[in-house]
Amino acid sequence: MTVIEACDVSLTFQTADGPVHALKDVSLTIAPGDFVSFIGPSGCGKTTFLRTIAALETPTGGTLAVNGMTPEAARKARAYGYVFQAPGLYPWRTIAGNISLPLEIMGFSRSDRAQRIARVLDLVDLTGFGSKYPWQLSGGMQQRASIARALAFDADILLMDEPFGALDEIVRDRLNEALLDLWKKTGKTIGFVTHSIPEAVYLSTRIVVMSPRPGRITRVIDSPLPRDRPLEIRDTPEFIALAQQVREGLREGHSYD
Ligand SMILES: Nc1ncnc2c1ncn2[C@@H]1O[C@H](COP(=O)(O)OP(=O)(O)OP(=O)(O)O)[C@@H](O)[C@H]1O
Repeated sequence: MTVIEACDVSLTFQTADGPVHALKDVSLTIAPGDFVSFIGPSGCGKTTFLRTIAALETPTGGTLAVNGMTPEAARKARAYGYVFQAPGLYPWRTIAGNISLPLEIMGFSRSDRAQRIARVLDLVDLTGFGSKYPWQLSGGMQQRASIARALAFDADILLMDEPFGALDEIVRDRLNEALLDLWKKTGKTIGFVTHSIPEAVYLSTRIVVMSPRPGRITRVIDSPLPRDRPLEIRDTPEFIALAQQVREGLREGHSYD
């Protein structure tokens, strides 16, 4: 059983300066409950790949299935929630109002919305903050609210495009722990874009290393770490060895040369 199956996915953008090969022959299978991180330098196609899974871009070659459907059909079936780099909350709506908006658009009843909002606020530890406005919350809390919004449909898949990139390291640590906790509680399949080696190693069951020009996968590393991961696991030899493998993978692709 696979949740996401990419087979030789390519995407070439035609630009005024000529074609840009954002993805070239990307093949990957993601199983239910996997936490898969995509890591690589700017321009290696991480965001583009996540966007093709979410049917926000259309591949120019290869095949891609999400829950056994085309990405478009999966989007219509509300197969996933998507978290963007910036929280993107509407300042004139409360936190509960922001989470409610997509549910309102989809025609969920008022009582169903209220139940869902309470459940997802609890999942991201923001119970009691529903009536606040985004500007009344810290950056980390706003990003948690945007995760809550993505969870409101209760889709089995969560796609996250570098959600914690703009946050300081202490807040990021806390959100990493909170995300692992949420993942363990819900059993969701998570696709996560990051630039950070420790973040990728700490969170993932599989780490996909990508390289640019053309954007492609250079290594897929299966993590031997247990699913229960206190932050201190980052000081263990197993963690450090895994980080080293990722770094080598990045170097192989000449990524940071
Ligand atoms: N709509 C577009 N039109 C033209 N080129 C694009 C478009 N979207 C992305 N690209 C190009 O495709 C390549 C891959 O971009 P992408 O944003 O997926 O990389 P990334 O690995 O996510 O980078 P970053 O880490 O900076 O977010 C880049 O060269 C980018 O300039």
